[in-house]
Amino acid sequence: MKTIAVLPAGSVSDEAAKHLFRGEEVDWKHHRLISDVFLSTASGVSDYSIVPIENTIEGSVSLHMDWLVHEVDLPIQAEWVYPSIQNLIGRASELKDASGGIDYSLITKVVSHPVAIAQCYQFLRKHLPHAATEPVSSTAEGVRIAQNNPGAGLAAIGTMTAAANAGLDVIASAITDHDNNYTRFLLVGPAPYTARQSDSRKTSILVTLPEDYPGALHQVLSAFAWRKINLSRIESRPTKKKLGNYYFYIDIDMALDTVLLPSAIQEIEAIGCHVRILGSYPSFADYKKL
Ligand SMILES: O=C(O)C(=O)C[C@]1(C(=O)O)C=C[C@@H](O)C=C1
Repeated sequence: MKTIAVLPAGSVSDEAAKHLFRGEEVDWKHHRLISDVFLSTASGVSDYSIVPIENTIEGSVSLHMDWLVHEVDLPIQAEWVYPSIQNLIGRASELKDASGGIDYSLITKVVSHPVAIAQCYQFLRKHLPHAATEPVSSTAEGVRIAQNNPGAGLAAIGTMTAAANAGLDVIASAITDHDNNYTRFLLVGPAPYTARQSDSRKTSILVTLPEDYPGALHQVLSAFAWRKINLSRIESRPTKKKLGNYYFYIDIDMALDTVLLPSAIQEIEAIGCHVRILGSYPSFADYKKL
């Protein structure tokens, strides 16, 4: 049986994790903080950690990318995409207006993960412009806080699962700014993931450019371009060592053992770039086919 670290029960991560591992017996280790999710596998307690890395509306989750790159050395073993459906959660009985509808003015604060708050910006602007927002470590944690503070004017943004677990009501459902709101999750850990197969494989690398080398990024990209290797994502993040120094996180639509890719990487190293392989893994773009 695999031991797997993930954010708390009822979080979007937890739903996504249970989808990838459905039908399998898993010893779930739920952690309040994403740092503890990473450290559980880094310290050998868990076999894998599950990490949300990118979202349709909010883009990259920088904190999680930085943990992956700077704080741990855990290879990526799979990626999959899962819908993030957010709901406004609270106690309907505390929020009734005279005609039995919801009186949003009675909600004084909305608690949730900052990424979930950002996904619901238009809804909050329209219905709750007066309410404060408080970022917490996961959507499930926000629901837990709302559950533990009756009568405090609190509402949370989170999943239907979290609302049901906490015995709270869904005040408004599917409140994200766009319907097609998906999150890309990574499975990280020492052992390859083999339970499900995908025709599509990706390789993720981190490229640090040599200093004072004009056109270095152009040369990096051309090593892929002339071999007709498709890149699905390129993102710069600070190295944290010196202001203005960046590394490039690149997702390549190809397995590392495909003939062309090692030679492209060699070419990039030959111009003085440092390349770190973050993983070569199956990719599941359609959760319904997973
Ligand atoms: O808080 C959660 O439910 C999480 O799983 C975390 C997280 C994220 O970090 O992006 C994952 C997906 C959601 O869209 C919002 C938050």
